[in-house]
Amino acid sequence: MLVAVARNAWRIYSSGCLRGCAGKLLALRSRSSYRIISRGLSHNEGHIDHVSLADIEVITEQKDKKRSRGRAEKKNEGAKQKKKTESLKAQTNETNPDDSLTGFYQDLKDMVDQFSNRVDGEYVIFTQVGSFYELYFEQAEKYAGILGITLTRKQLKSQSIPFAGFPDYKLDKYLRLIFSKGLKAVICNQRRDEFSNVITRPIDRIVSPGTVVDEGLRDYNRNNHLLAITFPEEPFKHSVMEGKIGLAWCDVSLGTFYVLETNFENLMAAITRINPSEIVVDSKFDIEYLYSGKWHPQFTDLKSYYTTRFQVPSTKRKLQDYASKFADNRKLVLSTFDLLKQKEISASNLLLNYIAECLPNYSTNFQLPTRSLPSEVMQIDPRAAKDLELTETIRGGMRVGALANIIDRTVTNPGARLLSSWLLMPSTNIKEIKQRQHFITLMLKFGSFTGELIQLLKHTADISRIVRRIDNNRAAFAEYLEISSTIRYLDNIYDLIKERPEIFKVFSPIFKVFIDDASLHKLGTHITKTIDSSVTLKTNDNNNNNNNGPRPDITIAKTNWNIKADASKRMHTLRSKYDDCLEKYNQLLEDLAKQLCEGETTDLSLIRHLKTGEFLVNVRIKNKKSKELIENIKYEKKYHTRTSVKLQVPEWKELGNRMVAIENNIAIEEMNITNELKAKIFRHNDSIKEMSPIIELLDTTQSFANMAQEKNLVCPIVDKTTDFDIVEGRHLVVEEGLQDRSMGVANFTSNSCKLKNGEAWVITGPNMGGKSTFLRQNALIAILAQIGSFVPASYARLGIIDKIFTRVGSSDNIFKNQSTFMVEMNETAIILREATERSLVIVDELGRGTSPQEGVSIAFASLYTMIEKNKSKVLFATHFGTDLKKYIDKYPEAKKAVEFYKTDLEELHDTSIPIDKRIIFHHTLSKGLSTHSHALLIAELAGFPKSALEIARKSLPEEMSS
Ligand SMILES: Nc1ncnc2c1ncn2[C@@H]1O[C@H](COP(=O)(O)OP(=O)(O)OP(=O)(O)O)[C@@H](O)[C@H]1O
Repeated sequence: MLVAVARNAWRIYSSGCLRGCAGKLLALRSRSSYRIISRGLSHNEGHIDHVSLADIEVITEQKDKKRSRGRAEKKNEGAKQKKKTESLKAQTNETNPDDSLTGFYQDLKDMVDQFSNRVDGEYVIFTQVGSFYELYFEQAEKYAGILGITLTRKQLKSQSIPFAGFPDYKLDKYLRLIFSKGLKAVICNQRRDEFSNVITRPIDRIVSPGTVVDEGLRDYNRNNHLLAITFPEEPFKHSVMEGKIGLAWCDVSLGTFYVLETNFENLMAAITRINPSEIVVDSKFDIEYLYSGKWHPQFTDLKSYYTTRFQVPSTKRKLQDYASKFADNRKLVLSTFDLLKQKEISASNLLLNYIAECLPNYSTNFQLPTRSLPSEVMQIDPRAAKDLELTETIRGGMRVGALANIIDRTVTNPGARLLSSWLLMPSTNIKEIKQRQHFITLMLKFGSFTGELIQLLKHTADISRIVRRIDNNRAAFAEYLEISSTIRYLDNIYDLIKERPEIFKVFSPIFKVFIDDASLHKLGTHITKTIDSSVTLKTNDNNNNNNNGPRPDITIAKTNWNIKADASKRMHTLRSKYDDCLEKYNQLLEDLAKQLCEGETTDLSLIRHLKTGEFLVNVRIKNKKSKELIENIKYEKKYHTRTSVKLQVPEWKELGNRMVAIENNIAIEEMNITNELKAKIFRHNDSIKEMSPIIELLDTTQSFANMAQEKNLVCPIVDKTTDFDIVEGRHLVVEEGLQDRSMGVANFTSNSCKLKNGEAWVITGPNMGGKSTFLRQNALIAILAQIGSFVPASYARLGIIDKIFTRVGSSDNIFKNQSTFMVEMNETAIILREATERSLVIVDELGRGTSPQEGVSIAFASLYTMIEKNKSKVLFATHFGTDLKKYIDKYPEAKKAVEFYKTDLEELHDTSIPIDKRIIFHHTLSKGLSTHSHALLIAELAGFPKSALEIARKSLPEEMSS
């Protein structure tokens, strides 16, 4: 019997609850004052899975050495005395630094020391002990507070050490916390060697946002790109940005792999497109200097990315050494490598070395490196992506409320991923855009087809993800079946498109490889013939390859198998034998039941005792009569518990042994068949991968079609001109927000915009008048048009835009070390340097951060340069319209190129009406210049104190107070 204190309650565990020997009981009992938590024996029958398992092991080791009872008792006496002294020591924290650690704790200490000396990041070591993850030594002291877990001390033989821990099922939660602080986690999972029974805790993986393989942390609706960047040697020597930069990025859970050689000018735009979760650079490169913005200010934006300064190991491998990660055909891989540019090779090498260090036990096979083409996409720098809230909101970084979220009607993970990556890289290829528009038009025309298509798409699986999971032995058997069902559903979709010639003509080319691939279809049939369709979705996740858990009870009379009986000859024979046994089993149960009058007097079951492995008949005693009836049965041994009797019956012993032997053989055969199936799947990897692009494209297109219908969008005309003509344009996100607020009554005011290159619209109007909304809506319409979507307007004709620039106040906060005005100037300088006649520039107030006169002159100079030198299309919102106009009027060429528009506000004169009803915003844009910002009214609306308002009113110049 074990007595332990669990929080404030006394709990009593019987020895049967524990997996081990008496030594463990002794250890726990001797620690009865220790806090011992059980997660409930009902869930975890068979063992106590608590932090104190480490203690148990220690004590068990000691126990093994000193087996004699007498000596153990003696030791206990001594230990009691020692413990007293040590607990005193621990209380006063007077640990002798010379106290040497042994075994488990010494290994832990070494690991903590090893990682605390690293310069490339901060590592938090999570060591799995039982079903807890624990932190020790200075790590526990440093991170317990950050993680919000209790810091305590563990009393060892010679000293007490700090430690903290949490249950392993909460790992995802703590990893998220770790990432949010810019830290990394080193996961050391415990492994028990099957033969020697020795437990070790090697590093299983080093987890950071880009190397996450934990399903719970992964959003499969988005790519999780890990990006390695290699820079030119000594780039900071000159002030000019020179030299080539290598980029290599991948998604470790999906096996995608891309490369690109670029330069400093295009680096930020490339990073926005890739949208990495983590950036890796060689620790030798001075990335801090680049981030500081001292060399060139635009790189300060990089600060917002999670960055790893990777200390490339001396054992660094060459790219060729990783060839097997890409395909079995080494020749093919090496010839692909030969096509890579020098910097692409170095970046790929850095990336693969980093992955090898972080995921030593994870099989990461990639598709052959693909180069993405920068000339074919619209450039959006990270700031513009943020300002326009493409994938997340400015405030809070939420996905809800961002454009990506509003337009997403996809029903599959691959579709959602494609949509969000398109959003960050709108195409500049007119042919490509028109083709996407054509797909949408067809889907809109054949609404019932689209409806059926959506239903079929919903049944398809995220194939790339499943293949990775199979590769890493994480997939459930049901996931194998998803491959074959996806093949079936794609066949159904193909049949569906065949029914309509117009659709067939357009969509059939994307099915070509899939339909012609007979071997892929054979594979699908083979999977269905192999895996039992009744398998559950139980996955191998979160066990972290841990084979230290309770050994599973041996199932008796098993009826559910993962592999079908006909999957192999041997399996067929084994299953027939097992079925015979099952028959005998049922017969035996029936005979015994007859003898015991089961039902009336007893409950009966055939079991295998978990601890001893004996085959027993378990008879639950209901009444006196059942006790008498038991004596009718011939048994070899009898065990009594309070409520039942367990009998060793020869027939059951023999049958049970036989059943277990067959079960074992079936398990081995299942494993062999599964391995063969895995090998077959990998042989067809290329064909399997062909399915994802079909799903992606169809799903993204149906999503666009759906949104076009729901939001009343039009197909924009996209051409080679530099025109920008939008009639009755809307801002989808603001519109949706207004609909939510007004319970379904849309009251967004649409506005038109017509610009050519070298022209600008200056927008003035009251605060809250809708200036920023108008500016952003036009940029968003351009982006939507170039990703191939329809747009929120009644008409749109757009010349292809190469770059979108934004200068909006809201991103000021990402620059930690620069003043507001410095930030404004940096951003404007980039625009003036890089904008072209195909660019769209959005400026929401410029020159506010300095004296009004100088501010306006800078605003004018910027605007003038943008239209006259850069020849871009400019939308410029300002509260200093009157002053700006004075400057513009001085320059005839500027006067010709700039139009003034305004929004308005009306104030009802009845002051008895509450302020929010008294102010009416007219968001319709009209030609002209607004001279009044109505700032005081807005302040009143915001709840400004009356007295302060009065002061403000009195201090206004006379001409403004009317
Ligand atoms: N076209 C519109 N139709 C309906 N409501 C609109 C429209 N434009 C803006 N709004 C509403 O007005 C709010 C304020 O708009 P916005 O931020 O664009 O104003 P602003 O003129 O830029 O203000 P400020 O000068 O204070 O920055 C929006 O959040 C939205 O609720």
